[in-house]
Amino acid sequence: MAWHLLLLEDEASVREAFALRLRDQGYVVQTAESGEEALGLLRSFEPDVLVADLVMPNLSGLEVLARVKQLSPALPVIVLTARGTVKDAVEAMRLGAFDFVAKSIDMDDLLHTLRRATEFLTLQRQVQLHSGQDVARYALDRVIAKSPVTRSFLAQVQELIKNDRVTVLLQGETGTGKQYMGRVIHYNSPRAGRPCVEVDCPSIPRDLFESELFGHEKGSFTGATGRKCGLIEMAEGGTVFFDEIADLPLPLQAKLLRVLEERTIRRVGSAATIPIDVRVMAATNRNLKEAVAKGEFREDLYFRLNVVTLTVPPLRERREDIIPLAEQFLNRSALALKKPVRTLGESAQVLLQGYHLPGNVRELSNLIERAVLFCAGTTLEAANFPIDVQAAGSMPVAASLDASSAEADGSDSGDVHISFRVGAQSLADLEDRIIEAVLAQSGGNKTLAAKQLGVTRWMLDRRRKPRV
Ligand SMILES: Nc1ncnc2c1ncn2[C@@H]1O[C@H](COP(=O)(O)OP(=O)(O)OP(=O)(O)O)[C@@H](O)[C@H]1O
Repeated sequence: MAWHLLLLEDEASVREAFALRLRDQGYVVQTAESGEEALGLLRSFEPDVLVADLVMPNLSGLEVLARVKQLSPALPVIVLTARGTVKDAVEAMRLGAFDFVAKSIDMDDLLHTLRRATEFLTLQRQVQLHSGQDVARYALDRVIAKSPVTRSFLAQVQELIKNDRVTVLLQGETGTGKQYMGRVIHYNSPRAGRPCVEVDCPSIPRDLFESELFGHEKGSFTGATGRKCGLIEMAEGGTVFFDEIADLPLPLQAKLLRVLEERTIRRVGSAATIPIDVRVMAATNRNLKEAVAKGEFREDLYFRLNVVTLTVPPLRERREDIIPLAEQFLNRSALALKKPVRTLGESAQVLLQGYHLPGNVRELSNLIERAVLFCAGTTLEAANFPIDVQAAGSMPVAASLDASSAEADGSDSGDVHISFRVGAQSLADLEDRIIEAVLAQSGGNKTLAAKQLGVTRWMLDRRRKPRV
């Protein structure tokens, strides 16, 4: 794809020489000799990048930049100058220029900056494309909210969707869906068409954190071979979501606080501040108040983040959501794994309702995926779930057992009652369920279960491996 440039330069000889070289490099170039002409052309020729000379009669490059940022805020503008001062450069960056480049005959700096601008646009378009799909995926009416607890949680979410500048702190146990809810807020808000950049605080190397977040100037540290745009800048107009914010190193906490207070960023190695318009969300499963008390988290940042705190409730407090969520995960997994599983059987429903799900929604999703993988029929039953889950659940699995008879005669044997749905289940399903039920009866003791089933331990293990 050829990138379209609008080159604004008042000196005819420079304009023609630059246009020629840029066309040689594969750019589609439209030229303008004055700011007025460039602003007029922007309406018909929609460039990907505007390259504007700084010093011109009538409208200066900075004045054009200021107007362009009102008309097309997303258009990257590169300001060119032969004799610009630091003051001009700072002003250009403050007005939202993509970069400020010295004019030179070889045009190396300009070509390098154009490459960065087009890389940035490619990335931005990928993010937007991605967000186009996510708007449907995270639509508010697709969020499962059968329980009153989730419904009142969603009422708070709706307020935050409307107020898209408010900083949000999402708290909750692991796997409750903090990140998921963050995306729901972003993709239903007026910011939905702009990027949602997620920063996984524990996984970014400490020494790179600052430049990842704020970007850097060429040569600002060893290895900074070019100028780099930071994650916060990439989210312009959208949302930055800090996952596991408690892991943000203390010196960066101070810098993030400044971003929240001043709504500007400064790239590493640069004196210029760049205005930013992003909503900040942060998530944690730690108690930030305790982290503040231990001196591990800045109190001022905690107060800044804590404008609105949402606590995503654990699944055990919204049990009505378990089955609809499980059904959603079943359909998703069956599709992804190309399995014919269609229904969540009665026994599986009872098991999931009785299981405490310490890992919350993530655990439920993983359990369903595993069970779908191991299910040979079209209905997911309790016996398809791991034995420890069956043991931890309330245990009225499809195969209920008559423990009283075993107790009465003092033997280690008992009856196992299995229901068999003709046409919906296979002999293999039946065998699986007998094995799982006997294992459950033996408290997970495989040697005892193998003895009761009349097979060797090795055969039992082999039989329990997935037949996929
Ligand atoms: N209401 C929901 N509907 C559908 N899927 C959900 C829902 N809530 C969470 N999930 C899914 O559950 C998984 C865990 O959610 P998420 O990663 O948001 O949890 P988290 O609270 O951020 O976890 P952690 O603290 O461990 O990072 C994800 O796959 C997510 O898509």
